[in-house]
Amino acid sequence: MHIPIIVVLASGDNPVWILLSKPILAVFRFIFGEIDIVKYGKPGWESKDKYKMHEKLGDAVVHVSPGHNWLYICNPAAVNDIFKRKDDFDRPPELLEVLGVFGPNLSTASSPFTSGGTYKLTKWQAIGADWQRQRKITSAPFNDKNNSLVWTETLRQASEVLQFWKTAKGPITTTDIDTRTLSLHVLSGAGFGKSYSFKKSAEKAKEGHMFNYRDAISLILENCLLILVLGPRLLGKMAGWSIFGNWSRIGQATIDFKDHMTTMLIEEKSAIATGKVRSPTITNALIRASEESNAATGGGFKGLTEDEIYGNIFVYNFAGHDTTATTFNWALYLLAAFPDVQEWMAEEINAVLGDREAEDVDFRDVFPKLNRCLAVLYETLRLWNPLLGICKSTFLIPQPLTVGEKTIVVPPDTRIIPNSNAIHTHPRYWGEDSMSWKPARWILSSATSSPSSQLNAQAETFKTFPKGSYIAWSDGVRPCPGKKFSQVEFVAAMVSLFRRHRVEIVPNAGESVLEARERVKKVINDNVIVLLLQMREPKTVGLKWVEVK
Ligand code: HEM
Repeated sequence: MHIPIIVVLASGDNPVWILLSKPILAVFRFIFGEIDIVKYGKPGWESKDKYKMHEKLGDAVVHVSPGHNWLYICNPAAVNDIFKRKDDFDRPPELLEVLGVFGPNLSTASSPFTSGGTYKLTKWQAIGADWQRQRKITSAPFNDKNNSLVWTETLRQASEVLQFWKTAKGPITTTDIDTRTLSLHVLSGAGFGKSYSFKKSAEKAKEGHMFNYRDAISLILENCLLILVLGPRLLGKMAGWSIFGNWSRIGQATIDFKDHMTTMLIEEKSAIATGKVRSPTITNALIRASEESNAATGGGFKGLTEDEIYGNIFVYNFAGHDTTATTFNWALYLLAAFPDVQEWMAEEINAVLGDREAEDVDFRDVFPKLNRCLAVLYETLRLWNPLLGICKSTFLIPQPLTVGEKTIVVPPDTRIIPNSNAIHTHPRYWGEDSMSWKPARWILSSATSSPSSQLNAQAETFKTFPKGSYIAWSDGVRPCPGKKFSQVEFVAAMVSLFRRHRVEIVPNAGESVLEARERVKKVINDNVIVLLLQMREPKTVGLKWVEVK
């Protein structure tokens, strides 16, 4: 390829390496210091390194390992090209194959394994139709009807969380847990028609179940790694056997979750048969779209099988929960550390809502005007993205790729990483302050305002950057289907939380307010990979919510 090479000890997707890398790298570090093998071998190095590797070596750098070679790209035009050429570059199916635990789904759709072929022998392009069918049906639920539900459900949930925080005795150190509950409840309510109250954390399960829907999916998502490794079938067999301890509970959760999904399916099918219109949740719309596709084809199967419906319900929960929850967590800590940004955002919320309550407005009317709230989300994800990177592959065929002035030929079976951590922070695309968290960079204003004048939210628009330079939700042919869902959820939460309240850091004993802010910035920058990237020690920060008079 004639590009810079860095040699690493193992392929980043090797599970044995993921387990053993820490002690092995500690030995190498002890003997050789922070050499490349150590620096770039550590899982999650991308989030620390940001654009440094590319600044030193160029826009295309390859990590060579005894397993796969990983080609890192930090060039918007090249990244855009990769996203557009789905037939040439797509996600390696084996990477997310484990997500098929509850049934085939969008993320495993085009896997040659699931269609009975052998990856090495199968021509990739021939199998894309499976993904296209699932994408068409599973994206149907993501429309304004559902977004409206996301808006109202988030307002309700956020106001309950706020009430809980306001009445907390002492500093709040549970923001990470509470934002997880918030995100889970919005997903359960707007996504799957199961509405819960933040206040009443314990709600009984229906007869015959140990867990209600929320508690079952919550336990499953918390123990995802175990379920992905052992599979729900094996864990299900442990249910009811107390000798298996917590594994027995997790097994029961997988059984109950499947039961809840079956009930949803039966209820929606019966509603369709009797002509009833039900709430526009993801599940209902998914089942409807599937039934309609089948009916429309008059023979050829174009819908989803029952297993695919279960598989997709699981994968949408999996993909939509932690991503949003961890983003909320970073954003709230950042806002606490930057009170001026809270004021700036609240100014917009008040200007857009005026005398109206958020619950009384049509989300389609206000959401497009809440650019500053959206900017807080974009800017948070620019610097702290729960997903380390997006992985594509060339599969069997070498592919030409133009990176800057140069066209390289990427060999078969190469992992290709549009390096979001680097592209999102390179000063070439974001300016000299690229490493600073400044939501205002996303706003274009045509107003000639003076400090005393009222904010004219109409005069502000959302700035777009060149294609390929901002890829938090991926892009091109295979972007995140939950992009708008997460945006509406985030903006609604900001409206509910910051309309009349502000968040503050509770300083430690003897600490000044400014010192406390600096401490929190360090906590925000100290991250670790669990399932996704998240703060290592969020509980060391105490927050408090105060009403604005
Ligand atoms: C801040 C929130 C979110 C971020 C940053 C995010 C980001 C992403 C990214 C980067 C991908 C592409 C991954 C890849 O190609 O390897 C993706 C895929 C996906 N996302 Fe999201 N996402 C978010 C929220 C959501 C939500 C709320 C949902 C569902 C309600 C969702 C559902 C999905 C699904 C199903 C996929 C897989 C698509 C496929 O395989 O074709 N995401 N997301």
